[in-house]
Amino acid sequence: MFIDISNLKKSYTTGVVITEVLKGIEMKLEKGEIGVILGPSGSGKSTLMNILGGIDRGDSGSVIVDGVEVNKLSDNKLTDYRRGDIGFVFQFYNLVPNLTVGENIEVVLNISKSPLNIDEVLAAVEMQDKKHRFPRELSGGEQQRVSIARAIVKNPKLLLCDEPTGALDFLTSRSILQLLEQVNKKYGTTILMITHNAAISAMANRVFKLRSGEIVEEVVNQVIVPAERIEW
Ligand SMILES: Nc1ncnc2c1ncn2[C@@H]1O[C@H](COP(=O)(O)OP(=O)(O)OP(=O)(O)O)[C@@H](O)[C@H]1O
Repeated sequence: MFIDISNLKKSYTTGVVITEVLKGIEMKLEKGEIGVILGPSGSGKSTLMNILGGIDRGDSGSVIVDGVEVNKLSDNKLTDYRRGDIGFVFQFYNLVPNLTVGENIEVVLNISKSPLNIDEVLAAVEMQDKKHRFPRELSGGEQQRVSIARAIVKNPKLLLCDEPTGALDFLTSRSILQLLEQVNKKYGTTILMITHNAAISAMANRVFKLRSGEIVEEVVNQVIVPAERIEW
């Protein structure tokens, strides 16, 4: 099992108030699969993803990714894991404004274990003609393509996407979902995606429904709908 999370708990303490955000999460995903986490605002989706990506740590339980117990790594090893093994895509792209498309992708290469070729990745996201443009000269959908290129040039084991289409219109969203599907097929990258949009779950192998820090339902899709046929 590529991702194997067992009894993961996490609380935040603010002053004297303790909020239990994850209450014993169980989650499994095979290598090369697409997983979708669905859940209302505040249900713990980003917290779960941050722990999986090595941005945050769980309080107890185990988080195993590709045989590595992430929760038990030293700080240095956790940083290596986050930089080397994980690609992140966020709702608001997070590109560096004064770097070109090519440079935004290049900055990641130094910290990668086995990077892919920039031009190959730019072609994969259909942005090869815009390599010398700045982020402000691109549409939202194009900026998201660049942020996906930046995430995959690292050749990550796991691509974590937090509301990747949250800021985009329907058609642009669908083209971004198609791109994620192509990345999954072409590079065999395991993808875990957070969304509010239940329609997107049709393209996933497994869907995890999160409510108040618990997985209340897991659906294994027998039929996977290609992103180009998803509508909302
Ligand atoms: N650093 C923190 N300190 C204190 N509380 C936090 C912290 N991070 C998250 N929380 C709380 O944990 C809960 C879950 O937050 P989280 O961001 O994981 O939810 P989410 O499902 O991703 O929500 P959204 O869809 O709105 O992004 C929320 O109640 C939030 O206020």
